Order: sequence, then C-alpha cells, then structure tokens
Amino acid sequence: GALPTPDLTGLRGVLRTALKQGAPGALARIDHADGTVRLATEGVADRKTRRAIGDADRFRIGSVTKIFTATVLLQLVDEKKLTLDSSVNRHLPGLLPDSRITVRHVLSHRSGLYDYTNEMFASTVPGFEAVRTKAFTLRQLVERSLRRPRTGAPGAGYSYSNTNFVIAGMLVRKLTGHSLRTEYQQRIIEPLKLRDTFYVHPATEIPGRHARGYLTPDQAGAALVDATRQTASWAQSAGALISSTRDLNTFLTALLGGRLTSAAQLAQMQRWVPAGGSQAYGLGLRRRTLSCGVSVYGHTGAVQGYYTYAFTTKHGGRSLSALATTSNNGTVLNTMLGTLESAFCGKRSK
Ligand SMILES: CC1(C)S[C@@H]2[C@H](NC(=O)CCCC[C@H](NC(=O)C[NH3+])C(=O)[O-])C(=O)N2[C@H]1C(=O)[O-]
Repeated sequence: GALPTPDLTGLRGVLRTALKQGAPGALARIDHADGTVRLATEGVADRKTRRAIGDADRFRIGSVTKIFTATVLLQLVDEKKLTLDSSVNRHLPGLLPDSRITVRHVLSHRSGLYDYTNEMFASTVPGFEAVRTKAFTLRQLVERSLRRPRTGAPGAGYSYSNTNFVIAGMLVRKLTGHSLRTEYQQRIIEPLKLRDTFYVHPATEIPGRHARGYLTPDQAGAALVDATRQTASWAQSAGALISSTRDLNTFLTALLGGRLTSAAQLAQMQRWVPAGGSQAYGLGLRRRTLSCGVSVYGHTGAVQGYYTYAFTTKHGGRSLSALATTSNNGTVLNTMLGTLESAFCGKRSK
C-alpha cells in the first residue's frame, strides 16, 4: 500500500540531534517517483567559511560505492562475460588461496576474506594520516588481506569485508579491459546524467562544490580533523566514489526501478543473507526493515569525514539519501538511521 507522508519535522529533529552529537553538517533529501522533493538541511558544509550545507554539495559516499560496483558486475553477467557462481580464480588466476571462493561469495560478503581496513584503521587518525595521500594497487590491498587468517569457509555466513569489493573491482577491470572510472562513467554516470558523481581516484580533491568532512578522533574531546583531502586509495571499488544526495536518489530509483540491469540480475541482487538485526545483505545491497514494517534497499557509507545512508523502496518509488559530515562517531551514525524512519515510516497515523 501507499507509504505514509514523510515526517519532515521528525527529519529535521534527527539532523539537529546529529549536530548536537558532533556533526558539523547534516542533510537529507527525499525524492518521490512523481518528482516531489523534500529536503532538510542543518549546519555547515565548511567549518571555516560557515557556508550552509545543501543538496548540491558533493561528498565521499564510502561503501555506497559497493552498489555501483555490484551493478557493473551484474551488467557483465547480463552480457555473459561471467557467471555469479564461477570461481574468482577462474577470472583472476592465482589471486586467492581457495578456488572455492566464487563471485557470488565476494558480492555477498561470504568469502571469509579478512577486511584489511580493520588493521589499517585500528588507530583512527594515525591510520588515516598514514594512507590519506597513498596510492595502492587493488592487488596490494588484497595481499594485505591474505596476510591475515580468514574469518570463515567460502559460502559460510555473512562477514563484511572491504576486501570483497576490491576483488570485485579487479574483476571489472579484467573482464572489460577498462579502468573502473570508465566503467562507472559509461554504464551508470552518463546514462543517468549524474552530474555530481565522480570516480577521480587517485586524485585527492572533490570536484566543484562540496561539503568538507571531519573525522572524529578516538580520544574523547579531541578536535575534529578535516579529512576532505584524500586519495581514498584504500577503498577504490569498495568505497571511493564521490556523489550527492540528489544523484544517489536518482541512481537508487533507476536501479530498483529495473533500469540498470535485467530483472533476472536485479533478483539475484536481492537474494538475501541475514546480516544482523533487521538487516540482510544481497549482492552489494543492504535490506533494512524499519519499525513500521517497511523494507528499504540501499547501503550505508562510512569514510573518513562522511556518514551516508542511501535507501529506496522496493521499486524505487521513494528514495532517501542522508549525509552527516563526520565519522568515527557511532552516536551520529546511529542517530542518522532515524532519517529512514522519518522518510519511510513518517508520522505514525494517530
Ligand atoms: C559497515 C560500515 C559502517 S564500515 C564499511 C566501510 N567503511 C570502512 O570500512 C572504513 C572504516 C574506517 C572508517 C573510520 N573508522 C575508523 O578509523 C575506526 N577506527 C571512520 O569512521 O572514518 C563502509 O562504508 N562500510 C559501512 C557499511 O557498509 O555500512
């Protein structure tokens, strides 16, 4: 049935709470299939200039990138370039120590491969400063993972690992002979006219008008660190895209509306494994079931300085993208989950 009207007052309250909890800026944009847009903004895009944040501001979307990478691979499945149940080693000979690991295991976080960011960012600010201007090859990131024990057998339960989507990026490059940038551009950004969406790796600047992102140090009360400038080379196909709330809503509406892959591959993307609590994970896609029983589809993102929620309804009829310009602040991450409740559960009908 029809969703309740978004609760805009509640949405503004969530963003104001996120500011009180340490985010310099926060915003949420809701796009409806009929073209209606609802927008709530609080705080600044830049702590120095005090410029107000807005939905034209670009920012780093972190792991929301994983939906884009999965979409490209599923288009390649549609083009018969690979099958989901083929071994990764078939396409990338000798990469992994276990040929039982399949493309589907990688895209659903069931490979058992260790997440190299756990050790890379064990100490938040030093870890970030050590890599913020570095350029890694995708293979170097996989090699960091293979130095650690695996978390489980291939095909066992869900165990989130950025390593999986680094491998997905290697598959895209190997199967197309093109760069990731070219594939994102040609398959998603240009067809959908996403004017704020860029893959600039290994450049460190966010093109054009953007929100600055501020990393919260581990030490309570320590000053925020401006983390805007970074290569994001530690993330690449797992988390290095730049976009905006308006572009993310356009992308999710198109994806769940069946405009980016065949119906068969969109169904494969939504074969769910339990991912804790009210969450499930498909192929590069999260499903969250909200308090009002509505399920929404998308991804969260956490990259230095930026938290993102980007979710849409089953067929893309209503999309929400929300941003807070801090990270390493679990209170803010949890607070921003409230934007989904306001956007999709709205006012409880009295
Ligand atoms: C599961 C998540 C939330 S974390 C995962 C991925 N982000 C990362 O793996 C980077 C983690 C380090 C980021 C850093 N944290 C630390 O350094 C902590 N010591 C910070 O908060 O800026 C992403 O994005 N995903 C989100 C997702 O998929 O939803």
